[in-house]
Amino acid sequence: MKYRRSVSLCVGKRPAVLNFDRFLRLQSSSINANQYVEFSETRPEVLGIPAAALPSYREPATVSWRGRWYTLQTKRLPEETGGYRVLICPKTREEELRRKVAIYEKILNTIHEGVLVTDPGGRVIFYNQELAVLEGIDPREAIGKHVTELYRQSPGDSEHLQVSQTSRPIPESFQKYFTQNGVEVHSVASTVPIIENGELLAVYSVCRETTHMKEMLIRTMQLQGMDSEAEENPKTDGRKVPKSATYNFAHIVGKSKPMQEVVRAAQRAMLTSANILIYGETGTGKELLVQSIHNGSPWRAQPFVAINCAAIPENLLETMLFGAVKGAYTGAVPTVGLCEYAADGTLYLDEISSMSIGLQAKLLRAVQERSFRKVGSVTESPLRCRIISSINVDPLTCLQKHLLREDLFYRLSVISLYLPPLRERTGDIPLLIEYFIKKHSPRNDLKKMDPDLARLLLHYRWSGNIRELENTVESMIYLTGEEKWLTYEHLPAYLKAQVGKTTPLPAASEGGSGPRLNSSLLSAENNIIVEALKKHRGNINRAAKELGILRQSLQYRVKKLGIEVEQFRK
Ligand SMILES: Nc1ncnc2c1ncn2[C@@H]1O[C@H](COP(=O)(O)OP(=O)(O)OP(=O)(O)O)[C@@H](O)[C@H]1O
Repeated sequence: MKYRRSVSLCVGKRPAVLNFDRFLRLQSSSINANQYVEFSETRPEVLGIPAAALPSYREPATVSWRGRWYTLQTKRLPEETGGYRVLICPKTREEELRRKVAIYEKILNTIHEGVLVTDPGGRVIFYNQELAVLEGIDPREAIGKHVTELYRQSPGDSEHLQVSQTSRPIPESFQKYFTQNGVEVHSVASTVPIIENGELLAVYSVCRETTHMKEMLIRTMQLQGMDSEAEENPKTDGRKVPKSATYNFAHIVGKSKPMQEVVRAAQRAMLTSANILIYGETGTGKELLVQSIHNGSPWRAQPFVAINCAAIPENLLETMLFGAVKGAYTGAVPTVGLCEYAADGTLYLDEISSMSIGLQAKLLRAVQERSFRKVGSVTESPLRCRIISSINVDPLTCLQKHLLREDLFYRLSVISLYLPPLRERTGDIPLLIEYFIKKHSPRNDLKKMDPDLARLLLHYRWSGNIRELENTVESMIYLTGEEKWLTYEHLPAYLKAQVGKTTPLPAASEGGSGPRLNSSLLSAENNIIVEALKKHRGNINRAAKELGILRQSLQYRVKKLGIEVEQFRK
């Protein structure tokens, strides 16, 4: 069939493609046989281009249209006829398939999952770049090999061969295996058959590497005082008892009413096996309380396992919590989860609201059913531990912002405890300071805190709560060196500014309510400092020198007494 019509060719970077595309859009269906379109050089107004430019488009071009590929070639017609002919040649099926395969291969080679395709007999027909990086094998070397040869495994261990035989997919299974080059690989893979008209064409698997996740898991568990692989750590009952809780109620300092109340409630809760939810801002002593509950409970000899849900990536957290079963590849090992380690003891889930909603659903199921499923397993394991969880965002906000599933919240908070922030129990601050000074002072050199400073610290808003207070005391002790007294000078720099800003100065705030000796001393101090400042016209350095104290110390006292230095500079 021959088309004789003028089509406009445009001069541009890809003229042939643009032209052909425009032409093809006029067609109602794909073009199945070679055909051509001619146009006349004598009608440049139709062409819309300088005809003299046309010969340069004789190079064949390949274009696609409606899922098919065509070659386009421009040919000059004899002089007397004038004009040009564009030949349109559909590519053969084979050529088309080759192109399609090249495209799919390109895509599969750029994704971040390893892809392996085998024929029904188990020979590798595709092996992508990601897998090559993961396993250290050149794809050219892998293609054509049998999976058992590639992975040094027996036929019974190969998921690809299993799927070939059963035609049933194996979803998400954990694997640890060795490549022919001896590279150890940990991954999660799904293996799927490709069936057309009842005939098995191929089997493919898509895998994600978990080697580093596995290392993290092992390291984290080692930090907890246990190893992740029961096989490698035989104990009579197949589980190693992890590091135990070290604190008990005797370690909790605090005589304030709210603190006494929470301790009393916790001591009642410790005798039950009910799940407990603790709410408290960061550093308020949640873990200390949880450990005390565990150590006071009838299950104190059993494991105590704690995990911070915010610190662990989601897919790793699931494995850490529930464990994983042996994969079907050679050498695959089971991973024991924290739920199993904590059996008969306490599992502490810190910052539970950071857990993904998906994983919360699995945890809810475990708590409700009192059983859980290891990753990749189809069987249930019993959940035999008490769960104590904590949040540092208030429960209402957690629920409103959907950080915590409501149904899980109710399951976990059979008993709920609230640890008030330090600003709501300032009465505990002097006790805590004393406690931390004792805890961190060098042996035979018990430090003391300047009472004025202690009073200033009472009014500071401790956003890091007790942890911040403890760190402050510890760092001050370090800075005192040989000195006995912890003073304003030893405060961390960020606190010096803050304490001055947020604290009502004792001289102003306490007025005459303090002991008389104290107020007389303050007024004497005030007079001496004012005199020195007057003499040196508000120059802090010189005044401090005259008084025989450090500049920072004078600044602190000036601030404490509310002295306006500027007035002396005029
Ligand atoms: N009442 C207390 N008496 C003595 N020390 C305390 C008290 N509360 C907390 N601490 C100490 O303060 C530090 C922080 O406590 P802890 O880790 O229990 O807080 P947390 O609320 O669990 O913190 P986070 O929210 O960051 O997990 C610890 O060193 C702990 O020993």
